[in-house]
Amino acid sequence: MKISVIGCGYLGAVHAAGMAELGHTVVGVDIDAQKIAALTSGRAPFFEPGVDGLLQSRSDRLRFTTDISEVADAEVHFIAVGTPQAEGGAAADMRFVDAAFASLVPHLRPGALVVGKSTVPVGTAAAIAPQVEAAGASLAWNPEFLREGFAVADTLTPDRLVYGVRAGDDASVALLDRVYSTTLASGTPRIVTDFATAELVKVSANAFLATKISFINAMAEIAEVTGADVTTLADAIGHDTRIGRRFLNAGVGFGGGCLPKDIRAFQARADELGVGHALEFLDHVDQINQRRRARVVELALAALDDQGSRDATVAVLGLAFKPNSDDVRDSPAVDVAVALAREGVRVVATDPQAQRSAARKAPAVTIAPTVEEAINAASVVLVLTEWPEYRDLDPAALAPLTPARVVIDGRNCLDADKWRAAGWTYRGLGRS
Ligand SMILES: NC(=O)C1=CN([C@@H]2O[C@H](COP(=O)(O)OP(=O)(O)OC[C@H]3O[C@@H](n4cnc5c(N)ncnc54)[C@H](O)[C@@H]3O)[C@@H](O)[C@H]2O)C=CC1
Ligand SMILES: O=C(O)[C@H]1O[C@H](OP(=O)(O)OP(=O)(O)OC[C@H]2O[C@@H](n3ccc(=O)[nH]c3=O)[C@H](O)[C@@H]2O)[C@H](O)[C@@H](O)[C@@H]1O
Repeated sequence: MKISVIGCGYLGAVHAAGMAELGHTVVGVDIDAQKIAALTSGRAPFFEPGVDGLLQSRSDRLRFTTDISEVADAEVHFIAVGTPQAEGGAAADMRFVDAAFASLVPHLRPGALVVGKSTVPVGTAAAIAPQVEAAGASLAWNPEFLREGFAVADTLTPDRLVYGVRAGDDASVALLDRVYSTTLASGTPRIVTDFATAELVKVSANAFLATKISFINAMAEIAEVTGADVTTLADAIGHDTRIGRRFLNAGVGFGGGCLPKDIRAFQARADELGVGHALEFLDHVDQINQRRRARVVELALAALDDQGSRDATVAVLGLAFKPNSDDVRDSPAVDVAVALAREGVRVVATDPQAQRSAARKAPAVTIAPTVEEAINAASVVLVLTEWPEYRDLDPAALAPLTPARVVIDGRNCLDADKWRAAGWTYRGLGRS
């Protein structure tokens, strides 16, 4: 099948490559000429394991362009443009979605299917459908659940597929089934529903995940004043299969281009719909999350005060919002580093992949190419992204680099006993 993907960022580029891997002929469109040039040369403009391999191995049926008219012969068009938090507000900024539809509609051929993938406020598809239908085409909403760092696997073998369509629009369902025939053949569950439910499935899934993380971080706050250990608590409650252990890792909290902005946009939309009270709890979820960042800053400053001076260096290991990504959008690590720099502390940070993106975002932070250079002579070491290489650090080998030997484990990812045995003062979050 001929497919187009409009918007080739973290989601769209992986989706385009994934669709080519599933056997389709794909054209990816973006307004950013630099991204298109990188993708055309077989390189994703961001770090995501496995994507470059797909871009290169499927180049025979995958191309990228800035010219929207090149999508005209596609049967199915995916919309994957950004829906960031609007500046100065909580709602989603829908300008990119509106512009993408406006540029696509004149090129639609009758019978084509436009499929929204972007995460949008409930009600968006119903509002947009008439302009698509006026061109003799149909609209479906097929939200995406991929995780950065696992984007390729999540695209090729998702946990589920959700199709939001007009009541009785069997033709669109059949087209989507053809798009995902390989995925469906491997037994992936598929839910066919209306536009509103499909849109809500996406934001409620992210709201649930954010709530789960903030729940355990709230327990961490309690653990901190009671001497309890939140990690043991998470293990213990996680054994209950109704609760589950996943997404119960307490630490500096959630960040990224999705969970934070999605819970805020969801609340803003509920307000518009006159049911803001239903999602008031998400405000607390957000506040708990923000408090964890402030807590790490507080712990770092307290550790400096213990050593008698704030005229010192803090080393930050990890800048990406999660491992296996170079994404620093709303990254807790970057936020903490910037907050410390604002307090007059010299912050030297490193990350295996996010050094460049973080340097652009946080010029007040000095970027070091290696862990050793970041830690050298630092009074406090913060671990803020649980990269495997940081989990596996040898505390004994690092100890001579820093006379103070204080480590604050913002992701509870280090082996506390091993660090203490090597002479470090270890401090986790929510751990005695
Ligand atoms: N990043 C992720 O892991 C996931 C993202 N999503 C959702 O997918 C959407 C996209 O997110 P990301 O890929 O992370 O954003 P992104 O910012 O990385 O990519 C968006 C892309 O759209 C392009 N664009 C903007 N206007 C355009 C237009 N009129 N025509 C063509 N291209 C245009 C931008 O240049 C950019 O490359 C958002 O709604 C997000 O919430 C959903 C699931 C996972
Ligand atoms: O809508 C989206 O864009 C995506 O948002 C999240 O995916 P992602 O942002 O890639 O990353 P997650 O693995 O969800 O992690 C989000 C944040 O929560 C943090 N986290 C995660 C798990 C945990 O136990 N504790 C915790 O603090 C991570 O460090 C990270 O900062 C969802 O997991 C995806 O299903 C969704 O498609």
